[in-house]
Amino acid sequence: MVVPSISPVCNQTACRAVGIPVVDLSKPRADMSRLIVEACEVVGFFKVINHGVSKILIERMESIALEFFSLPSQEKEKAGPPAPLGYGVRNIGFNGDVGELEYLLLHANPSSISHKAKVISKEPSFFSYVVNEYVAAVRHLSCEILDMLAEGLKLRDTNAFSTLLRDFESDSLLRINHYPPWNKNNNITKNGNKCGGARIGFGEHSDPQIISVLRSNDVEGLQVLTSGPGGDHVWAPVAPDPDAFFINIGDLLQAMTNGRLLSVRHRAMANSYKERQSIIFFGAPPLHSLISPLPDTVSPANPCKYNPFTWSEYKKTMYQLRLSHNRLDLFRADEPLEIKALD
Ligand SMILES: C=C1C[C@]23C[C@@]1(O)CC[C@H]2[C@@]12CC[C@H](O)[C@@](C)(C(=O)O1)[C@H]2[C@@H]3C(=O)O
Ligand SMILES: O=C(O)CCC(=O)C(=O)O
Ligand SMILES: [Fe+2]
Repeated sequence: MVVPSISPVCNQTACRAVGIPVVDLSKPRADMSRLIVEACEVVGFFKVINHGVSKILIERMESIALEFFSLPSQEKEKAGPPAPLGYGVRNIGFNGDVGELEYLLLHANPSSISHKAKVISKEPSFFSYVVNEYVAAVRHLSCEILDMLAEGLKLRDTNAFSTLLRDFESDSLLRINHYPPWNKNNNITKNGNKCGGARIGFGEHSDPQIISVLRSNDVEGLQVLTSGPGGDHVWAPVAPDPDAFFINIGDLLQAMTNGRLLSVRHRAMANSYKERQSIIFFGAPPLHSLISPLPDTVSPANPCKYNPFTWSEYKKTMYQLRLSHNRLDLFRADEPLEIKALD
């Protein structure tokens, strides 16, 4: 079931089409568990098809997001500045990162969504109904995947990860990114090659949470960092598929599995002539949750790689850092946390 998806080849040395694992959620559970573990160990990223999330719901979510971005700036700004939640243009985080995009960052909790809907939408009931339904569907999908992952890893508690996302106090987020089309007056090539340029939409980073579930329109842009045959790192463009979800492992899951699963570095380019829209659910634990490698993942041969930390402590650290920072390294058991890394 892991089949290579061939993406258009990038015209850059460090950018090469590679096979992205595909997991078909209509297949037998044991097979899926095995494939999910393999994908998360090797790439930290995979695509799911036959996911069961309603097409109508996805289309509604897509269109209310597009509608939001088509509003005049002063209307969008009613969502508040991204501090960290709200509406942002170009600026990402608090430490000088910029990208060619605008975005809306929401807490995934239903009451927070309903509250935001009242200030940013002319039809707040419909807005909160759709967004809450969408969040419920992708949270459920995330939990299913996390349970299969725990089964594949042979953990004693197969709900160890999903419990954190199902918790009433889960700190999960929903992010909607809108990348404007490449300005035709600034053509990079005449042959229509859309990968020739390097307009960064959302710079290189790993996602800090447990799991991320991304869905985009049919416009390319997402790239994941993979290891090439010689151990070199190459950016692999991910062919867009509006009917699928793309899953990536976050830093917390890398820590909880003692480094066995990979929190993949990724980025989004904004080189297309068409506008790109992506919607990402970031599944996170409650703020007070203590994160540390699960006992099942630690052994004398594989000693504990990370010091325990709460999600709240991790967030505090990450907000002091640039987007591209490898923040999980600060919590490695073999290296004391050094504030110089915050430079
Ligand atoms: C520069 C930053 C933006 C970010 C917080 C951070 O300080 C470092 C992590 C960034 C990131 C990446 C994944 C998600 O898009 C995000 C919402 C998250 O949780 O971590 C963003 C943060 C953000 O945009 O606020
Ligand atoms: O918009 C995309 O395709 C990726 C964005 C992303 O990685 C993020 O928002 O964390
Ligand atoms: Fe990301």
